[in-house]
Amino acid sequence: MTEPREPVIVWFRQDLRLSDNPALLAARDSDRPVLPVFILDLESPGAWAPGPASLWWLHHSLESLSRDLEETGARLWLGKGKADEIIPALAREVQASAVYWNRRYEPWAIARDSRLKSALKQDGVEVRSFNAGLLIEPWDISTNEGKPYRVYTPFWKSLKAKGDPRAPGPRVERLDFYGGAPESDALSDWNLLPAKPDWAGGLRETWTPGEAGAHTRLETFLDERIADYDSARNRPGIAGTSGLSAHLHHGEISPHQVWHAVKARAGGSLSKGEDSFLSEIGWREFCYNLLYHFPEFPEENYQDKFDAFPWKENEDALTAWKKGLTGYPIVDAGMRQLWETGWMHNRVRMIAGSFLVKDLMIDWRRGEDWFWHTLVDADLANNAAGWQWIAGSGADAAPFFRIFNPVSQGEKFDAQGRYVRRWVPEIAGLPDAFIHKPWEADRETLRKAGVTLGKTYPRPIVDHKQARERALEAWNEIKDAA
Ligand SMILES: Cc1cc2nc3c(=O)[nH]c(=O)nc-3n(C[C@H](O)[C@H](O)[C@H](O)COP(=O)(O)OP(=O)(O)OC[C@H]3O[C@@H](n4cnc5c(N)ncnc54)[C@H](O)[C@@H]3O)c2cc1C
Repeated sequence: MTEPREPVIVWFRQDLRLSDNPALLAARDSDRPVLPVFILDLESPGAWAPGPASLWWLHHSLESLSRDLEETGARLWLGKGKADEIIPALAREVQASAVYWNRRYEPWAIARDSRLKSALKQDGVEVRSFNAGLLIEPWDISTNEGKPYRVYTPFWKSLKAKGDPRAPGPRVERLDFYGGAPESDALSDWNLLPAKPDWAGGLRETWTPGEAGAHTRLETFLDERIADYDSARNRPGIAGTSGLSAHLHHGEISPHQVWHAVKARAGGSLSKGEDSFLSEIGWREFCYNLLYHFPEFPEENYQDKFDAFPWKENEDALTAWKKGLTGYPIVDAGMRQLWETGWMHNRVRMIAGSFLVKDLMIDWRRGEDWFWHTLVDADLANNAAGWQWIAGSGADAAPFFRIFNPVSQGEKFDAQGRYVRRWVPEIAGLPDAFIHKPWEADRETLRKAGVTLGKTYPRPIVDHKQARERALEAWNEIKDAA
């Protein structure tokens, strides 16, 4: 008679893939049966539980992961609730000898995982965690003084000086599946998809969540776009970027896979486009580095002097911003792209973010919150760093007094108005000269374009010049504080 073999639980989290998945590989190689598990834990993150757009993505990503696991001979076990309660209970029930997972870096996740680790160890269960999501662990990179980096350029130089990150691991093709787990939840019972109303049509049209979708995106980007990335990445009217952010966030592809795919195509030295693209992957690393070392970053100004900034409460203006009805076409286009597709071009995130924080003087955390709910790539590290960068309150942030002008930004980066016409169709008939400033068009031009300001499209909700002065006055009040 063969001995019953105690399984290894592989706890999937933000690593929803079968290739280059260190925890899964270690379990496969452990010579024990494997039980793959995902827990929908909406309690542990508190205010940072994933928003509706992220949950839409998660549903499809889990469907894809389940299908892929079935091809290896395994089934994904689903449970809902506090992971630090469910995992130990499950481990006891199946008499697991080990639980493996890949690390996360959000403060709430670190706290939960260390609680869980102690509980499992007390039960005599082996626990191993791995790095699957970052090129470098935040504790493995520091300045010459042994301090965390606060400025991107030296951080990136130092990361590159360490040489290529590890090569991606292979795809797991077969698993010795442990079939004795209690009944799993059904994914459909979690109701992660919107029903009434179903607002996800634009998301479905735009994205293919899952590991296969991630690799198709990367291949298409490398084949068609990376050569021009350095210049095209700032033009929202063309598909000039990779669109990989949500895939990276959910761990359907690893930065190691991206890095080595770029390097393999490049051969010897990197082109401008390749170099520039990898440096954006470097920004992602930098943001995680900040989040790890400054865990209050998503909620608190990194620079304390911003605590005294006189933010305005203005719900009407906030609503106009969210709905893409500010009267500034590039801002409105971005906010509508976000609502429709769950994604916004990086250049426009900066313009729309600046408009909220500086023109409307609304606290950056209100913008962070809206992005958190609406982005399919909503990511605690990148979102917080993006907003603090915009607000000027962050580490290595844009200085507050550099205030984006939404008209000249539009004219520079969307010169032919392609982006604005796509997302703000009610002004599409305006000539290029007015597409970023409809209020300057004469009556006849507006009439020909079918635009009635204040009716078919709003007048600007603030005058940028005055708003800029008001913001600078507020900045002058706090700028000399320690
Ligand atoms: C206010 C604001 C909020 C943001 N919120 C998020 C967020 O919640 N999640 C998120 O992934 N990114 C966020 N970003 C960063 C950036 O806008 C997106 O990563 C990028 O637009 C995603 O598109 P892409 O995959 O085509 O990027 P690409 O240009 O193809 O870049 C490749 C990858 O590099 C990383 N990256 C690129 N730019 C940045 C950046 N500035 N900071 C950190 N990582 C970067 C992303 O993982 C991205 O997928 C935010 C930026 C701003 C200004």
